[in-house]
Amino acid sequence: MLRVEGLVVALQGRRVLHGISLAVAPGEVVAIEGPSGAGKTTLLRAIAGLVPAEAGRIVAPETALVFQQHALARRLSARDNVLVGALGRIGFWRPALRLWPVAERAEAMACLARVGLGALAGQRADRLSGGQRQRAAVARALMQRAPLLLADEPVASLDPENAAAVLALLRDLASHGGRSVLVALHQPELARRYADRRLRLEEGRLCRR
Ligand SMILES: Nc1ncnc2c1ncn2[C@@H]1O[C@H](COP(=O)(O)OP(=O)(O)OP(=O)(O)O)[C@@H](O)[C@H]1O
Repeated sequence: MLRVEGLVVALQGRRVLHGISLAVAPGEVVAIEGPSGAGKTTLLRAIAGLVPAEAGRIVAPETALVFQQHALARRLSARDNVLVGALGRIGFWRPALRLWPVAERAEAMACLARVGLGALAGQRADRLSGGQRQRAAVARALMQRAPLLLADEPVASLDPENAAAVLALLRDLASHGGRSVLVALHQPELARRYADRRLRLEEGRLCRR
């Protein structure tokens, strides 16, 4: 369960979020819509602990982020990129020596299969298509085993078919994986189709729809 109460965030001395309150239950997909500059990215970053809050309270379980620019290591294979999601629990020295535990390797393959990339596990990230990269980023988030997934415009650069595939995947992770999903989306038709609830952010404030 994610709970945000009265969140205020300032960036370089200017308030960009003015008292945001929201909750996302396990199994639920909540979309945040709003014009460019409304504060969607800042809200997700604050929930992830990447931006400090000036006031308010955030109660969040362990969190995985799917970034706007999927942020994969270009020279690593899809599988190794997904394994990076496990670094938090297995530490850095074994991967540095390329000694990934067998169980983690198997889990990475399962995560890739879950996003439909099982056959491309050995492909370098910079040789994947945009849609495949975004799905690899979701697989890496899965590998983190976090109950909360935050996705910032995860389909902004994708064609309609790939966009639908990625959102269907996030939907499934909520419905069948019990995760809470909070996703910033520009396209209202996609939000209608894949989200349980839609919130609208304007100039750093949530508006009633
Ligand atoms: N690093 C920063 N320093 C100062 N101000 C910033 C910084 N990042 C963003 N802002 C400002 O904060 C406000 C919210 O930006 P944010 O990126 O959260 O909006 P957004 O809704 O995600 O926009 P978009 O849809 O274009 O991604 C904007 O006015 C922006 O100019």
